[in-house]
Amino acid sequence: MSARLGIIGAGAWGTALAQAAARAGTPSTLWAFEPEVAAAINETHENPVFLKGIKLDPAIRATNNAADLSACGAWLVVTPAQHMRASLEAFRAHLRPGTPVALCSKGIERGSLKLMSNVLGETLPHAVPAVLSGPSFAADVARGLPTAVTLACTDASAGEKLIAMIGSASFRPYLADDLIGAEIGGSVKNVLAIAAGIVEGRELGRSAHAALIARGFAEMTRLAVALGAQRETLTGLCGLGDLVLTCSSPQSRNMSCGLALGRGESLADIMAARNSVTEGVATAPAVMELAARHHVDMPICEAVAAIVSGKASVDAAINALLARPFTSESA
Ligand SMILES: NC(=O)C1=CN([C@@H]2O[C@H](COP(=O)(O)OP(=O)(O)OC[C@H]3O[C@@H](n4cnc5c(N)ncnc54)[C@H](O)[C@@H]3O)[C@@H](O)[C@H]2O)C=CC1
Ligand SMILES: O=C(CO)COP(=O)(O)O
Repeated sequence: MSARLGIIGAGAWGTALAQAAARAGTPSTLWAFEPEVAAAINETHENPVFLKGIKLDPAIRATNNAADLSACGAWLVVTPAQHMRASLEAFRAHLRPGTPVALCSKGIERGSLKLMSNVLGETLPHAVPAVLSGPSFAADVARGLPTAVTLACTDASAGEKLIAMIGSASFRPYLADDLIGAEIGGSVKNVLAIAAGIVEGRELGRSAHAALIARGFAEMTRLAVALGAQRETLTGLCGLGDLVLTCSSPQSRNMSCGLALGRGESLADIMAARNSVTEGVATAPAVMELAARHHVDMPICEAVAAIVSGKASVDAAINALLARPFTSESA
């Protein structure tokens, strides 16, 4: 296996993961969607569009040519969830069968309601699938601040290879085997982070914030278990860990989107002002369709889906949540 890592997607997270790999002694080929981003990384060793102000290791080689990843021993895929299918299709001809491919994006495909591992199975069926997820802001990882994540792979030796390529003292992947749990944790926490931002923006208080995390965690776990995940996965880094991080810091794009919604800004204005992805906006309606299909009650996610789809105002959604009948905590 080549010791070079291929990374698809040079946004903030793909770039930070390239930096984590360099810290682990692994050179990488980082594919950027925008040719000018690839050129800037090679010329200045910085990603001025998506990860400004962080000096990158010269072992990171950027490209805009998908064929350059054919020689890599493993791939990380880090494109936004709604572009995952088209991106993977563009790389189909360049994958060597048996290559470990770790999905690092957090979201559910709209329309099909597929998880990223389903999309990978349909587009690159000869890959060995893995999921990397957990509490990890790109800027923290790129700077080398201590971070721990879940690396889920049912092929333990492929999982260990991936961990050896990216793990270091400061970036610590923990091996797991539950891809569905890791994916639902990462996808649903983005939706809940929008709700947490709304709570903050509307100044509903720390008690409401804590209640939201606990009841949101119950929703996340119910959906994951209904889809076949192990309950314990959700108590780990990729579930509760990421939920706590993302609901607690405006450094999260999802939480900051909720904050602005809570303060009265329109979603259109919030989205127009950013070039980075806010996965929870597209994932919220997909989560609700998936929950309905599996008869899972997810009232907080439903409120977020109604707000981002323009079906309810922030105040109407909050009032509807607070008017729900009292129920058992374990329901
Ligand atoms: N930024 C972070 O701290 C973390 C992000 N993630 C996940 O990583 C994924 C990527 O997020 P970021 O790197 O933050 O992105 P970003 O917000 O920094 O950049 C946007 C990305 O979208 C790409 N893009 C835009 N249009 C595209 C198209 N038509 N086809 C393919 N790619 C296109 C851009 O090239 C760029 O890579 C998301 O699913 C996110 O949830 C996961 C953990 C941490
Ligand atoms: O997934 C993340 C941290 O684990 C990043 O969250 P945001 O996409 O909300 O910024």
